[in-house]
Amino acid sequence: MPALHRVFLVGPMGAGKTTIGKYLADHLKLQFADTDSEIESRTGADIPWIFDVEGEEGFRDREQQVVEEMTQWDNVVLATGGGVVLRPENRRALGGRGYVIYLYATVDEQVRRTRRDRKRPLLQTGDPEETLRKLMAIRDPLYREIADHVIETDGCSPRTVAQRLVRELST
Ligand SMILES: Nc1ncnc2c1ncn2[C@@H]1O[C@H](COP(=O)(O)OP(=O)(O)OP(=O)(O)O)[C@@H](O)[C@H]1O
Ligand SMILES: O=C(O)C1=C[C@@H](O)[C@@H](O)[C@H](O)C1
Ligand SMILES: [Mg+2]
Repeated sequence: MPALHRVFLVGPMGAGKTTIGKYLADHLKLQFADTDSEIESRTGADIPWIFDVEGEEGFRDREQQVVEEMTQWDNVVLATGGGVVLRPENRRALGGRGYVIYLYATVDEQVRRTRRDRKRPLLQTGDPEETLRKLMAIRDPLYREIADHVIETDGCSPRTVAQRLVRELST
């Protein structure tokens, strides 16, 4: 098993980075942290507000700042935002400083898992399925570029994915 004291979870919206990350941190006896929550607590506002007021680029600037810092934290499972791989600076920080796990989900499954939620600004206009498909076309190769391990999550509960991950990482 690789020395897992810094685990970074990447993948699209609805992959389960936040949900699975908490279970995985418990299993590995590490702290759990999340770039999206850190951005919200530092800004004192939620993500839809940041997108409204500062635009996506404003959000990406904030994201880059927290990624630069949080990828240097130790003993942590770090869940990231779905768009974290867009900036090369973030890909370098994630790929170079820890063990990167790509949580993969099909677009159909991403649609099902994000349907009821209003907290993802990119899915609040237009057709969410089409948006998620376009985002995956651009981002899937970027997730894979930095991933040390890829796990498929369709058809498995978050708890089961975390258990499978622990098993797969220890073989
Ligand atoms: N393996 C799974 N099976 C079923 N539902 C899941 C699974 N993983 C996550 N979910 C559900 O999908 C929703 C989105 O999960 P979560 O917020 O963890 O995704 P995320 O990858 O952190 O997305 P974001 O990039 O938007 O932060 C939640 O309601 C969660 O309970
Ligand atoms: O996929 C994305 O670009 C995003 C995913 C979320 O985690 C948040 O970081 C935000 O809603 C943007
Ligand atoms: Mg999340």
